[in-house]
Amino acid sequence: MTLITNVRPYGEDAVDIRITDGRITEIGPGLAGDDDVVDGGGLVALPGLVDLHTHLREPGREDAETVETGSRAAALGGFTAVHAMANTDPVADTAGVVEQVWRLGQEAGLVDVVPVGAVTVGLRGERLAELGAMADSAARVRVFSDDGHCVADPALMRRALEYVKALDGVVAQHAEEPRLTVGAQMNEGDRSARLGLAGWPAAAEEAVIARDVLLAGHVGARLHVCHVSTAGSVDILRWAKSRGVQVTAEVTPHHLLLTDECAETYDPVFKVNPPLRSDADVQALRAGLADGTIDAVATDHAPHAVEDKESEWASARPGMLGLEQALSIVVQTMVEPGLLDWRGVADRMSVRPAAIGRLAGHGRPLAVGEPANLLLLDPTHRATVDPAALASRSRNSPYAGRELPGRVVATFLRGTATVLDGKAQK
Ligand SMILES: NC(=O)N[C@@H](CC(=O)O)C(=O)O
Repeated sequence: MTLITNVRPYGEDAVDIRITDGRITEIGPGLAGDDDVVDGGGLVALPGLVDLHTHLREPGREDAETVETGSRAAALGGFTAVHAMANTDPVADTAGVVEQVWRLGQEAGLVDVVPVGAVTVGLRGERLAELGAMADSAARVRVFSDDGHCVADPALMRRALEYVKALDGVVAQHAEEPRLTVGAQMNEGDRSARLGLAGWPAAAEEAVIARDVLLAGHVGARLHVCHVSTAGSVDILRWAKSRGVQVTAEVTPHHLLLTDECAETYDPVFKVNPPLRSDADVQALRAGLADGTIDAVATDHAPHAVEDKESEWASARPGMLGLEQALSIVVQTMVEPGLLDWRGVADRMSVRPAAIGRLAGHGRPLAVGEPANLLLLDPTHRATVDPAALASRSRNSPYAGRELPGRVVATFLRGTATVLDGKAQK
């Protein structure tokens, strides 16, 4: 048995939490007993975070990340479950590959690794992958995504929605009309013109979201929109939700904080898909997350090897690290300005992502009888991000040198500490 003393669930009154056999068995002030005691030191306790969008790169690019190193980064960020994106090599488009990723996650034992299955064979957007076989596999896939690529063909997207409906699954769409983003390098606007970098127009994202909410409404299936990045996308989602479409959406930490001004440096660490947008977009994304139009924060943690990232802007791969700083960014952009309270953070980073992924045992309240998946946060601690100190195998953090608030002091996965004193336990 473990006793965590003096913690503040959701930032509220201090209590002790007893954990027995992986579950919370008692919550209250002044608990006693001969348990292993963890001094909570008045920290904020939140349910373990759930990421809907993590690139773990295994199989295929173990030089950039592995299931184990990515799991460690996730645990240090306060996560107890992460969805592993399908754009690996080979692509996770069969029961065999998703079971391999799932098994590697179990072996690492730091977070629950939940594989995402590809929508189409090889992410090629031509024919549907074995969605049913992946759903029925040991990996129990419920989220299907060609992320990195858009399911651009509307007839294929419609069929994917019909299939996932029968599986109680969801299509997580990377909304990017490919004909509008050929060669695109950054947000399209005055700045891209001035910097001489080809533009990625907001309309390329918004057109696909508009199309897909109509398709999802027509089919009566669940649609999830990955990494929403524009104010117009938030408006379309708000309209679709008001009409009862079963659509959910995520925003990344980097789109909540950074703008396309970062491209002025020509430092490819700021190159990402979809691109960093304008300040007005950032404000609309924060407002959309605050009012629930955007359901979840998802990291889009995209580790890249040095040779893929440290080149001139146009030839660098898009993507940035996210797992280890996600909660800090949400503290800075949402909690400190008063846009979300701690229950709101738990909702957007744990409850709703778990519900979207149909994940049992995660996203549960901190309450007696629930699985002991939780994190302890020091919200006032401030530290400067040093990429060399990250657990990820890659170094492409856009937050390098930035001082950020919030330190994850401990993470517990079914009652076992995966992080203590800010250090991974394996
Ligand atoms: N989000 C990114 O910038 N990169 C993603 C894939 C992608 O969406 O291009 C990656 O896998 O690296």
